[in-house]
Parts: sequence; structure tokens; C-alpha cells
Amino acid sequence: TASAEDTSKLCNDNIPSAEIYNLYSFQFHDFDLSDEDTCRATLRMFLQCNLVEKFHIPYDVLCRWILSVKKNYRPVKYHNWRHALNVAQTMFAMLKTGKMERFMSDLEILGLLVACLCHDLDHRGTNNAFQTKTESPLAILYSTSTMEHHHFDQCVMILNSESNNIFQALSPVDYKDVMRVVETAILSTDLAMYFKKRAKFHELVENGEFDWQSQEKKELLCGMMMTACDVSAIAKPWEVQHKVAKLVADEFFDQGDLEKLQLNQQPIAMMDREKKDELPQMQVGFIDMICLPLYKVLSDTFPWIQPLYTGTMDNRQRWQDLAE
Ligand SMILES: C=CCCOc1ncc(C(=C)O)cc1-c1nc2c(CC)[n+](C3CN(CC)C3)[nH]c2c(=O)[nH]1
Ligand SMILES: [Zn+2]
Repeated sequence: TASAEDTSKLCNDNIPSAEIYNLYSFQFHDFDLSDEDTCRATLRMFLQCNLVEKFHIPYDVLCRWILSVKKNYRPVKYHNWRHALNVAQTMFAMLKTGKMERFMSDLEILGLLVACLCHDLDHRGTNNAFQTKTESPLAILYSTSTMEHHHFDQCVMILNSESNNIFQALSPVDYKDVMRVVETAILSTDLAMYFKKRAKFHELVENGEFDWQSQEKKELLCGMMMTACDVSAIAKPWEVQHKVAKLVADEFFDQGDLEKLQLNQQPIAMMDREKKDELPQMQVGFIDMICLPLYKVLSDTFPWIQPLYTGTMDNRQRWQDLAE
């Protein structure tokens, strides 16, 4: 976990405002943030939601926990700490600027932020299919949603580490509830889960669901929000999206190389660097199959998150132009 030196340094830092870090914006990016800034920006999000007061989180424990989470991300090209920060910031913007916090309890807000920051912990830059194909220890441990179970496992491990338990002051009931929010949210970032659940979500929206307060409906909504945050780089201004897409592609291509060398298998097109000129068309497919339907149905019910829909539409046009 985090060193005492790093923890005390972050603990004594003054934390710039949310506006300075542009945390309320759906156009946020981390490109010009130092590593220390990413930790301060994370602290700022907790402070803006009053989570330290509401859940009596000792400030030094929160600092140590943030640094421990950051330390447990690997330096892979895309699924690293910066991706986790970006996902958490989109959740923050959806709750605040997108006005979705009014449907959430304080405990759910705490759980969702923690889930976003932890949702890809210890990612190796390879997907579930790769774990299964290589019969990795993780695939033997968890046969479905392999990586997502591992990410949650890592989240629990950090919380159970000395002086890292940001939930230490919660009552046993609240502790159980927040861990359930975190587990469900992290497991819902498996796109296979998104495909399984989105029909039910569309049905609720079509039937004019508005209170979202039953356990089942709330878990469904939180799951959709997690996917919306996880792919939110697709909605960023073109320069940001284009740079991120390169990071994603590079990580995919590294897996493709492993599949060729280690498994002597032909990777899927998305992971085959010999087919990189098909990338724009694949992006249009990804946008049409996953991103637009999700941002459309979410902004139908929560109109203030529409920038995610319009940003994705703008990028679709850019990818389409590159595809021709
Ligand atoms: C096209 C490949 C390289 C760039 O790709 C990207 N760049 C950026 C983002 C983003 C969220 O900004 C997202 C992508 C991106 N992500 C994709 C994912 C989720 C990991 N899938 C799954 C696997 N497929 C079924 C086989 C559905 N296809 C994707 C795709 O085509 N592009
Ligand atoms: Zn992710």
C-alpha cells in the first residue's frame, strides 16, 4: 500500500478547487495533470460530495487509500490509473452537472465513486477472453466476468489493508450496503453484463419509470451509469478521443501480438495491428452498438447528461469521415 511519506505529503497538500481541475465538465481530460494532481483531483471529488464529513472518513486514511488504489494499477497503455480517474470524474459530472445525484443516497454516491476508482484494479491490458484462452489463474478462479471479479477482489484487499479502510466508521448495515453497491457496480463494467441488462433498462425507461428507488431498479441504473462512465472517452472532444483511441488500440494490438506469439492464434480484427486501417470503421461500429444506444436512453430520462450523447455523435462523424 501507499508509503507513509507519500501519504503525509498528500495529506498536507492544499487541494485546488473543482473548477481549477474542470471536474464538473464532460470535456475533462487528464493529459496535463501530474500524478500528484490526479490524487488531489480525486480528493477534491470526495470533498465536493461531503463524503468525508458524512461518513467520518479519517482524512489520512482517505489519502492513503487513494494512493494505494493508484499504486495497484499497472502501467499498461490504457487500463491504468488515469483511466480510473477519468471514469470517476465522469461519474462525478453525471451526479453533479448531470443532476443524477438526486436519485442517489449518500451511500450510493460513495459506493459509485469508489467503484469507478477501483473498477479496473490490477488490469493486465488483456481482456476476459484472453484469460480464458490462456487458462490464466484468474480464469480458473473466476470463470465468468473474470477480470471484473479480480478488480473487486483487489478493491476489497486494499480496504482490508492497514489504515486503508475508508469505510471503517460505517455501521455494519451501511458497510454491507456500500460493499454491495461497489461489487454490483464493478461487476457491471463487464460489457457482457451491459448487453444482458440493457433490454430490461430500456423497458423501464419506455414504461416511463421515474423513481428508480427499488433495489433492483437502482442496481440496474447504477450498472448503466458505470458503463456510461467506462466508455465516456468516446464522448470527449475529438483531440482527446483520438489520443485515447490510440492508447486503447495500442493495448488491443499488444494483446493481439500475444495471441499470435503465445497462442499461435489469429486475433480478432480489433486486436490485429495488421488491420489498423479498419479502426475508424470499427469505432463507428462500437459507437453504434454500445455507446449511442446507452447515451440516448440515459439522456431520455436524465436530459442533463446529453453532452455525452452529442459528444459521441460528433466523434461518430469524425470516425465516419476517416473510414471513407
Ligand atoms: C477500434 C479499436 C481501437 C480503438 O478502440 C477504442 N478506442 C477508444 C474507445 C473509447 C472508449 O474511447 C473505445 C474503443 C473501442 N472499444 C471497444 C470495445 C470495448 C472494449 N469493444 C468490444 C469488443 N467488441 C466486440 C468484439 C465490442 N469494441 C471496441 C471498439 O471497437 N473500440
Ligand atoms: Zn474501465
